[in-house]
Amino acid sequence: MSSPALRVAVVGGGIGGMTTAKALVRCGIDVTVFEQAPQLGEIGAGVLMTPNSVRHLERMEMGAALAAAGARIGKGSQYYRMDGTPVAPILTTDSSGWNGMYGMHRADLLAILADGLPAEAVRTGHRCVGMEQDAAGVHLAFDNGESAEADVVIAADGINSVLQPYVVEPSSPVHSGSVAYRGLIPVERLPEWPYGVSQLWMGEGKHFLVYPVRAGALLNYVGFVPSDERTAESWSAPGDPVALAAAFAGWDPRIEGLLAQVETTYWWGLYDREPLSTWTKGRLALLGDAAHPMLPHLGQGANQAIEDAVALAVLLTGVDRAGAPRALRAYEELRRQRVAQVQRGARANGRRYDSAYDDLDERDAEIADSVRFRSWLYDHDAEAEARALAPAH
Ligand SMILES: Cc1cc2nc3c(=O)[nH]c(=O)nc-3n(C[C@H](O)[C@H](O)[C@H](O)COP(=O)(O)OP(=O)(O)OC[C@H]3O[C@@H](n4cnc5c(N)ncnc54)[C@H](O)[C@@H]3O)c2cc1C
Repeated sequence: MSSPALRVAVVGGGIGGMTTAKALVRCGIDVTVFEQAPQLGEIGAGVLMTPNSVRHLERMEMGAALAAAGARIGKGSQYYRMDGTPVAPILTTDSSGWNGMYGMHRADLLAILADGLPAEAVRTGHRCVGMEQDAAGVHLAFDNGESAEADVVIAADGINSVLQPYVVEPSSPVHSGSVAYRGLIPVERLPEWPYGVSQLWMGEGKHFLVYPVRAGALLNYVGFVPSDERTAESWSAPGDPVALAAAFAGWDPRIEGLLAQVETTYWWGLYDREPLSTWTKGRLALLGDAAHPMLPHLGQGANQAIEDAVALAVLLTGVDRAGAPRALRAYEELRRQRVAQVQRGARANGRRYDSAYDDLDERDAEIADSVRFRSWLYDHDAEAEARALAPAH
C-alpha cells in the first residue's frame, strides 16, 4: 500500500512563502499557505531579482510574466563615486552564459507567484499563534480560533517570525547605524534616466541606489544614510523628502535632480544579525527571513528565500511522513552555509559602499572583490544542487 501524500503547511504568504507553495505544487506536493493579512499584498517598493533566483522562476514558467512586469537590467550594475565619477566597469550578469536580472515592483512579483495556485491553497486572515508537534504530525493554531494539521510546517513568516522560537533561540537584532529611505518615481518625471541599468553611488557613510521597475514605468530609489533612529525591525515610517534631499546635497546632480521629484518617502531602520545555529526542529523548518534576515546591501533576502524554496521542494519530493524530518535536515545542511556567506557578504558590501576611499587603488580592488562575489552568487543553481543531493539523503 502506498503511503499517504505529504501535507505541507506554509506559514506566511510573502515572497518566500508563495515561492515555496509554487515550488511544492510543481513537485506534486500538497500545500496550504496561511497568511495573517486579510489579503495577499506587498509594500510599494522595488526588489531586484538576480539570476540565482530568476532562473528558478523561469523554470516554474513565470519567465514571460517576469519579462512583462519587470524591468530588465540587461546592462548590469554601474558604480559611481558620490560626485558621479564612474568607479568600475559595468558588471554584466552573463558570467555563466545566462543573463537575467529584473527590477520588480514587490506587489507585481507577489501577484505573479500567486497566479495559477489552486484557490484553496492560500488561506488569508490566518495569523499563526503557536504550534505543537509530535511523531505523528504538527498542529497549528491561529488567532481566528481555527487550527490545522500538517506533516511538515515551513515557517516563512518573516524577520519577526512567531515560529522561529520553536526551532532556536532567536538571534538579537543589532542596529546597523544606518536607515534606508525608499520610494518610487514615475519615469516620465525623469525622461533622461537610462533604462536597463542599476546604478549605485558611494560616499562616506552613505550610498544611493536606483533601478527601474514595472517595465520601466517607475524608478525605485533607496538612499542609505547614517542614523541611530529606529523603527521596530522591518517596519517602515513615513520620511521627510526634504531631509532625504539634504542628506545627499552636493552629490551627483543626477541624484539631486531625482530627489527633487520625491513627494513621499518611507524609511526603515536597518538591523544586522548573526546566522542562526539551526533552521529545523523535527517537522518544522524556517525559510526566508525567518531563517536568515540579512542587510540589504547585496539585494539578496528575497532571492535567497527563492533559492530556499526550490531546494526544499526538491528535497521533499517523494518523501513520506516518516522521512520528512530527515529531508528538512538535508535542506538545512544544503542551504545554511551558503546563506551565511551571503549574510556576511551583504555586511561587507555595506562597508564598501559607505567608504570614501581616498586611496583609489584600494577602492577599485574592493569593488572588484564585490563584483567577483556577485559572480559566485549569481552562478549558483540551488535546484541542481538539491537534485544532486536528493537521492542520497
Ligand atoms: C531596504 C530594503 C531593500 C531590500 N531590497 C531587496 C532586494 O533588492 N532584493 C532582495 O532579494 N531582497 C531585498 N530585501 C530583503 C527582502 O525584502 C526580504 O528578504 C524578503 O521580503 C523576505 O521574504 P519572506 O517571505 O521571507 O518574508 P516577508 O516578506 O517578511 O513575508 C512574511 C509574510 O508572513 C506573514 N506573517 C508574519 N507573521 C505571520 C503569522 N504569525 N501568521 C501568518 N502569517 C504571518 C507576513 O504578513 C508576510 O506576508 C530588502 C530589504 C530592505 C529592508
